[in-house]
Amino acid sequence: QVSPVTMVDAFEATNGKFEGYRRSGAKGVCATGEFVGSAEGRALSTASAFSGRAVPVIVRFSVGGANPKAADNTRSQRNLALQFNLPDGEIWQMGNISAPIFGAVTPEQMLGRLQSLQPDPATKAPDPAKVKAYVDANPEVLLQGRYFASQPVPASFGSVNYWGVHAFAFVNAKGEKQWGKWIFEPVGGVRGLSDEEAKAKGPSFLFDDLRERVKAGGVAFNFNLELAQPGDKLDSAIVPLPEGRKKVTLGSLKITAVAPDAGGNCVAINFDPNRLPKGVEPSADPMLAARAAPYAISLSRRINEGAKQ
Ligand code: HEM
Repeated sequence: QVSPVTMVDAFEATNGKFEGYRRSGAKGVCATGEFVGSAEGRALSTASAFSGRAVPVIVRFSVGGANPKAADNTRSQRNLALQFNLPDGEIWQMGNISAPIFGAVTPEQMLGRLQSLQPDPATKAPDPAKVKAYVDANPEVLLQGRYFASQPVPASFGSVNYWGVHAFAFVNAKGEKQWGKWIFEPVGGVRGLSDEEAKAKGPSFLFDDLRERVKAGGVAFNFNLELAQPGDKLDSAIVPLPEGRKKVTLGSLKITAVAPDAGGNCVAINFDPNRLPKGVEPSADPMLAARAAPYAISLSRRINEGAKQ
């Protein structure tokens, strides 16, 4: 069991502490959207998100990491965090990433990796021997980085896939349970930049780009669910479902407006993926439950510091 305070302290010690910002996904922008569920969604789950009526969604796009000035023309993580404001005050939150897998299997492994990367006070850089020893003993922590290195720089926030990473169960009116892993896939298709194009964009192009695309009405995602079959691994954030699993579209999310600055409705939200609606249930993935407390701690620290976004 990792103490959530120890975890957030390790984020700060290793990734840097930027007062007022999220300890992860710091460089972000708030937006609004509208979700309309499909008949397939209704068949799988009683969640009111799939009723077919438009549901307002608070959206936050961000770049991975703790640095609010991180370059966004690099091969790194993009995030799509959502809060569905459902009827009767019910809320569904999630934080999806631009990789099918996470960088650790358990919170203990994540903490160990962060500690191995902590800068040595003397050199201000991680100790290469420590980093190597940890990776040798925990080779899974390299998988996500390899995935990002294999992908081009996303051409926009609206042209990359975002995975939920954990498995969730969808429960219908008959009480039938379908396990699956979800992906938000851009309706306009996935598009990456060549290395030259990425360089020419400069280190901060994604937010203005998003505003232009949303104004032109061009940013939308299909909320797709890959359906698990009996025997599929459902408790690991680093093992995707086997290739070729049937995929159904639960509905579509259209981005309708982008906030003029980084603040707005998103400031007080921590997009905790354990906050689920009736009709959707969590898996036993240890990384899922381990997100709740650190997100709350990060939220309270940044609010106390005078959060602007
Ligand atoms: C124990 C494991 C994890 C810890 C300790 C952790 C920690 C954090 C923290 C502290 C925040 C900022 C919360 C805030 O201030 O509002 C955050 C944001 C985020 N995390 Fe994690 N995280 C973990 C696992 C994951 C996993 C497995 C994913 C993959 C889906 C993920 C995706 C995200 C996303 C997308 C955001 C940004 C949300 C936003 O825009 O606010 N995290 N994480």
